[in-house]
Amino acid sequence: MHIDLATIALFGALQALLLAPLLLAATRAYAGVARTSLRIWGTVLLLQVAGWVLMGLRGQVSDWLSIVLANGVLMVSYAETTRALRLLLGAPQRRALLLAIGVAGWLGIAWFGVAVPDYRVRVYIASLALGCYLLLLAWPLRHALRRGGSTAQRVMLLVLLGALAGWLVRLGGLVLHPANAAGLLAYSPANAAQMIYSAVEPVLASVGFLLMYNESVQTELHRLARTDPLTGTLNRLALDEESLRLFRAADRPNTLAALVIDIDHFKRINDEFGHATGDRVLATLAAGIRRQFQPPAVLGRMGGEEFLALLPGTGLAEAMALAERLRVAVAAMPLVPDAGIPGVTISVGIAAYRPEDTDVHALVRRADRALYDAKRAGRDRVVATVDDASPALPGPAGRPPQRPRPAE
Ligand SMILES: Nc1nc2c(ncn2[C@@H]2O[C@H](COP(=O)(O)OP(=O)(O)OP(=O)(O)O)[C@@H](O)[C@H]2O)c(=O)[nH]1
Repeated sequence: MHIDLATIALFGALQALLLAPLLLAATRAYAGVARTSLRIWGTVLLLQVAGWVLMGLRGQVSDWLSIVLANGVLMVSYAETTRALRLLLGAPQRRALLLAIGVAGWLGIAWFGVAVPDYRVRVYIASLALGCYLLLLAWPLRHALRRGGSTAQRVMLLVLLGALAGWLVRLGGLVLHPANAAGLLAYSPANAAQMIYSAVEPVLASVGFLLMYNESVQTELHRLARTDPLTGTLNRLALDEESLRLFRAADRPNTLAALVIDIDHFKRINDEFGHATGDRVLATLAAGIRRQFQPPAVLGRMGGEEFLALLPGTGLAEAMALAERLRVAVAAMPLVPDAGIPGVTISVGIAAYRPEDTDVHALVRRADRALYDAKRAGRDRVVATVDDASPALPGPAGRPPQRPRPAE
């Protein structure tokens, strides 16, 4: 059977041409990183159409068009493919590096295309550039797969491995049979294998890409549905879910501590500086508090200017030390200097898990009562609900230590 490679190349180009407008039209639906990557992918398909058509016209148009321009366009498409996928994988884009690889590859191909024509060297240079792009994709993909990965990422990995195998076959064919170096469109089993894969690759890679794209949109929607937009902490819904999860895992003392954190006299800030400035103070403060609670700790907004932090694997003493550090850090935090905010303080109520706690609400209620005590005792302090046997709690500088509230 004789396979006409130029016809296959044009078939691949036609598929990409049909897919590109569909993907570009779909970019209107979403915002953010997913939209950017989808736009890049649609554009990449169009670039590949242009590149492959120009290559397919080899011998009918000048080498400047069918080699220099075609490879330039394809290099840009490979760099942009890498960028789009890195975006979806949450990796830095590395545009300068991607560009540098593309330019270096293209200059080499152009030189061995028109100045010192040598098809084999051109294939080696293109392979090197593609290898670099594949590495730049494999790296973040490997990280994602190590963290568990997803079906979409595995599909994309298979597509990339297919592309790599195609290139290796072609490269191997050239090394083993240098006499076949008559060009990509000249028939040889290796060229045919690579060309067939290249023709179906736009569809395969786009399916893989769309699966990853869909996953990234779902992840983003899930994140948004669980995040309080003003403070960036968990919202009430997510906080309830996480509290239940952590409470189920707590089975003995020192396995869970709850901190209810409340800004002191926040109403005054709103009254004096306006609600919008109050929002800025709340957001800045929340960012500072978030820094103190890294996973597996959980931080969420209970409502208004009140936050709940749950610390798994933490006992009362450790939780109090952490809360005290937080209190001191907040008091020293520059908030919204341009609005002349004098700085704020927080009060923190703490409770630690007890086996007799029937649910997480019992634990949080005790922390909330401790917060009430902290407010009554003058604010700007950390108070815990503990057994009478527990040590006295530290108070803020210049104030006497707080007596713990007895357990109910
Ligand atoms: N700017 C802003 N203010 C909020 C938000 N949510 C709640 N507040 C305000 O937070 C204030 C809470 O007031 P209070 O419950 O009296 O508490 P406080 O003034 O902080 O006093 P203490 O807690 O007793 O120290 C009210 O003025 C609410 O309007 C918000 O999202 N943005």
